[in-house]
Amino acid sequence: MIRIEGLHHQIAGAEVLRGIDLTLPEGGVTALIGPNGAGKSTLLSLIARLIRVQRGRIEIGGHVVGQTRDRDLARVVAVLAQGAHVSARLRVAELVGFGRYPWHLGRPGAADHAAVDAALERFDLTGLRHRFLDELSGGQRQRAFVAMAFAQDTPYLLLDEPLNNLDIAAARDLMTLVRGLADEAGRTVVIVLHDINYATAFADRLVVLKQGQVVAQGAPGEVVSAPLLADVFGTAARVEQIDGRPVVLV
Ligand SMILES: Nc1ncnc2c1ncn2[C@@H]1O[C@H](COP(=O)(O)OP(=O)(O)OP(=O)(O)O)[C@@H](O)[C@H]1O
Repeated sequence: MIRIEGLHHQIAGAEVLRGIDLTLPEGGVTALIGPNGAGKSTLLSLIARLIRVQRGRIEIGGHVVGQTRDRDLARVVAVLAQGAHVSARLRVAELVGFGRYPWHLGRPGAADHAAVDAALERFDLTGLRHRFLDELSGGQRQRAFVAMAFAQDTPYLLLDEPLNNLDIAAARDLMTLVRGLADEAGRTVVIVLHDINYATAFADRLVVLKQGQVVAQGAPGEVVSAPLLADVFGTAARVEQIDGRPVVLV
């Protein structure tokens, strides 16, 4: 479970998060949605202890962020930050191998190699394991980054907009794999998504942020509506029900 209480955050004097209280149950996929600048990445970065908690409390899997050693938290939560960059002259298997660091602390053993092989297999990267990252398509590269986070073997996975720049096939493939992480591998996934239709199609629950506050949360069918889009995004998009779920017509 992720439990967030009274979370406030300021950047350069501006209040970016304004009193977040949020409980996310174990398992499943939760999508954070909301307009640009709403605070989604900041919230994810705070949960992932990439930035320091200023005010409030975050607990993840029973560990309080800020009071737990980094190396212990690294076995609980893996994060793929927005626009993650590493050296292009890195091979796929080496990148995925980075995910094992919290377990082997620099001395990988047989279990780590097996975990890397399993991650490559799950993300359909086995045949590409010796390729350099700059020899991959955007979709393959994103799969490699998510595979690295998966290889970290943590119960919680935080992914910040992994669909950026992906075409429809690559985006659907990646979201299907992410869905599998929850359904088959039992991981709890929190993912920032800009495309609401991907969020409603693949997430179990949505958390909607606007100006640093949670303004709605629940199952996609309970949350996504034309009035919500008008209020949160300031746009008059239509919402239709197709196959029992809301679809935003753009
Ligand atoms: N390093 C920074 N310096 C100054 N302001 C920042 C910094 N990082 C974030 N902000 C501001 O904090 C607010 C929240 O940003 P954040 O990236 O968390 O929003 P977001 O919902 O993830 O947005 P997006 O959808 O555009 O990625 C924005 O107003 C942003 O300009």
